[in-house]
Amino acid sequence: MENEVIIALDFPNASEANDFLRHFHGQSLYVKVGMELYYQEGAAFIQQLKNNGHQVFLDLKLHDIPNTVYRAMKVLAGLSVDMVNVHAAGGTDMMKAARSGLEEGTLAGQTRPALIAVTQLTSTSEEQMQREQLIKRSMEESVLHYARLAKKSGLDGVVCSAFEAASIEKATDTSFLRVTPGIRLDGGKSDDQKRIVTPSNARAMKSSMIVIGRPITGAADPAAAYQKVVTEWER
Ligand SMILES: O=c1ccn([C@@H]2O[C@H](COP(=O)(O)O)[C@@H](O)[C@H]2O)c(=O)[nH]1
Repeated sequence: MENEVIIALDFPNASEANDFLRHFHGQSLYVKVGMELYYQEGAAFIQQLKNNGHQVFLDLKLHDIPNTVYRAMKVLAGLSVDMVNVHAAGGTDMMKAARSGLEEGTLAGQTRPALIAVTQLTSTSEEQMQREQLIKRSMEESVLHYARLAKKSGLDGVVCSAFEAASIEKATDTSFLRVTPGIRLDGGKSDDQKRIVTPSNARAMKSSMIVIGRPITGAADPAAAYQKVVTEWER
């Protein structure tokens, strides 16, 4: 993977996303397309991003019965994106089905997209997890449990907060991805995120890739904000 800082393109349509991308003219980025933009623009926008040399994490967080996820992943594999994901809460049968679908749907001569599983959302606090999901364990135990299930199911990594990244690396291996959203520059607004970390702390805490949206997309100078994040991450 060339780029470890992933920019979340949380825009309502391609026009706004393209206005943002003009700040990075000529650069190959690693971008994340989520539900909002994908549901609005579909595969054509993914194709445009790939044609312009960007790496794409298609963040649709699939969570359904194994057969449905298998069939959906077969379709997503045909988009030749670099990474896709599911919710680990869907279970091991669902995660294995996701992987089979991706393998079968990957076009000849193309690399299978990396497949990762969301453990606990970075917008979830430990208190909320215990109260609403009735999980009477610590956040770290819950995330680690999901990471182990993902590894056992043949996935390439997980989405977690930086707080859990080191224990996941220890319980799996360095190549098992710890992709961490909830990234904020020092003193930045947390918005709806509950488990936030700066880029340099995420690196120290063993994240393998970071995902960051609003601190860059909402900045007066997005290219300068991105560069600040990359510099902190690489330090
Ligand atoms: O646990 C998760 C899983 C996914 N996300 C996504 O990452 C970005 C974060 O955006 P910010 O603006 O930097 O908060 C967003 O697209 C989420 O859907 C996450 O935050 N947490």
